[in-house]
Amino acid sequence: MLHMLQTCKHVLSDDSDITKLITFKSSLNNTEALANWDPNVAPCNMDKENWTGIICGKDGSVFGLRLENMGLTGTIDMDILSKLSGLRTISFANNSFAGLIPDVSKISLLRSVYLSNNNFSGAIRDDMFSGMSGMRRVEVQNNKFSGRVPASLTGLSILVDLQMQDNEFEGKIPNFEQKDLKVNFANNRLSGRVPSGLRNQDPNSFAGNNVCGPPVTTKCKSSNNKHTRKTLIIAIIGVLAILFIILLIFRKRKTPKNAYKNHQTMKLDRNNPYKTSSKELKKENDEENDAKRVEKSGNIEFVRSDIEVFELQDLLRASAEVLGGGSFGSTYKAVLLGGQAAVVVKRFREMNNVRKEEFYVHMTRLGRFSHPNLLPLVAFHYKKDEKLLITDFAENGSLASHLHVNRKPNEPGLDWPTRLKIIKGVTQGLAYLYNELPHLSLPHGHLKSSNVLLDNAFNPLLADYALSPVVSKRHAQECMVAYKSPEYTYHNRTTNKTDVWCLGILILEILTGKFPANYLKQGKGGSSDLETWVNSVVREEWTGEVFDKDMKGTKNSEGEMLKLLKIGMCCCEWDVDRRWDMTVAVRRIEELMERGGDDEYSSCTSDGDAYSSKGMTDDDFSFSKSVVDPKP
Ligand SMILES: Nc1ncnc2c1ncn2[C@@H]1O[C@H](COP(=O)(O)OP(=O)(O)OP(=O)(O)O)[C@@H](O)[C@H]1O
Repeated sequence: MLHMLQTCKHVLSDDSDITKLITFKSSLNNTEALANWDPNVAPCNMDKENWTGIICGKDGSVFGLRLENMGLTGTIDMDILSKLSGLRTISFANNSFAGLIPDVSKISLLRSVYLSNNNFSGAIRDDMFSGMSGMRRVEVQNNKFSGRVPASLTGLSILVDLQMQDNEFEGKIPNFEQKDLKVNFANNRLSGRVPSGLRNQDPNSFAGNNVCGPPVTTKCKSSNNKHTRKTLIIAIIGVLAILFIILLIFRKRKTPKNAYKNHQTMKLDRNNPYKTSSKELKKENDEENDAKRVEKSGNIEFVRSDIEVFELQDLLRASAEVLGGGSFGSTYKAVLLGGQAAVVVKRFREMNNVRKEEFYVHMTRLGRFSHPNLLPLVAFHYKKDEKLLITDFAENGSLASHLHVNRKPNEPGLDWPTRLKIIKGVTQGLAYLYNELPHLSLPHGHLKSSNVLLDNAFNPLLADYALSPVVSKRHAQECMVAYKSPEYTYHNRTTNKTDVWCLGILILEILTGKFPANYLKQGKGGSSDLETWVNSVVREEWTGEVFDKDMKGTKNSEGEMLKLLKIGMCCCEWDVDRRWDMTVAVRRIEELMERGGDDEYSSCTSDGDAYSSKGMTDDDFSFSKSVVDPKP
């Protein structure tokens, strides 16, 4: 008893983290989710968390607060938090906090701040982030912040992530020169030229503002240019006036006939400068306009030049076959009357309010992609409430149909070499997307077997990729496969490893021939019945039972199949921190051989180099170790 009292006295001592946290909690409202903040239990047992929302450092100090999705209101007492000496990361995202931004400058060693999706308002002090040299991530999106973008953000030399979209920030964007920084300023009231340090950012990150200059396609009306043009016009008029005077002098010496001729010449001279100048201006305009690459035909915009253009009317007249009605809308195969190759038209109704210009930019960018494992975009059509994407037709339909639908009793299923070729091609296509779209957290976002199409030689072609910037958030959450991942289901986050999870499920589907049934359900998925089943079979050491009976292998191929199975399971790792990133997954799959190899394959983390997570640091909140594996 005495010992217990001593212990309690110790943990309740004034300078302990416990007292500070309990005091901090008392300034919050609706704290039901924090019911286990018990003053008699230490928040951290070394790096193990005992209290909800606490992230513990290796030394048992409180490293982070992650109080997200808890319906919290009240005051965020930064004075008391500043006394937690180990605190480096705070998240109050997805709550109902209101009023001014908490004064984060009180914790100068902070590395990340997440305040998104609350009701914070008012301006953020210009010097709020001054001297916070360890700051890497600032997320304040979807609040009601107003005033200028604080200039002190530009001085954070290792800042990599700045999310300020969906607020009421106004004025010019200050210049950011950090090398690896990704920003999002969309849907504010910002104006003026996008500063030069941000010209390589995604143009969508500036949508919904009144900004101009690269990377957005709106050209800035330069007052300088206007001035130069004015001067040029005055100069031309001056020259013409002089010419006119000279002509008058000549006229006196020449016959009336000649005079008439000269008058005609002068008329031409007079017209030409203006004609040339307006033509040049138009050309300049066109060149700077990204959409110029898009060849117009009716109101279908072609992104490829190797195809005979057609119009919307031609599509309406074409013989059409419904291929299916996916989650976005219907998909048709159309054979045009001119005898051209068949195309596929997919109707999208659930796009976000993406503006025409942004839609053009995104589609034009996708249209420039060229990889043997990507289904090429041919053209698109934009209407406010409906968009069409037109692609090539894939001769052999989808992988899903070969695995689950087209399987007649006497028809052989896809053999092992074909399945391996397909999965290798899929990962190559994904690697290309990751390379081309480094600013997207979901370069694919909707990877599943019906979006893996097969050409006449059974080479895979990825379809429905990179749609997340244009699809409505609500619809994406309901239907896109990335949003069935454990990290989204339990932590409302997708990361650039979420496509790896989808790849893992696809691998298990290819090897087992079983359909991941949770994809059929609307809403959140979280677990895959397929992944759970594979895990249980493997645990019981019935691994041989896992493989699709219709998958004919070559001699000695079972060892490689097993390796792929383990790769699939590693990709399905729930803990994002421990899950491979795309580069590692691609490399492991590339190493697989069609026939059996010798090397033994052990576990996801056996090979330090190949298996370590890229760029993970303790402060990387999105991959925080506080993400407890919720798997039963
Ligand atoms: N370019 C194409 N060539 C051949 N078949 C295609 C093509 N595009 C889609 N399909 C097939 O048409 C069917 C309907 O496709 P659709 O994309 O509408 O739905 P889905 O892939 O099942 O679902 P989602 O809309 O979620 O992607 C699917 O079986 C798909 O594999």
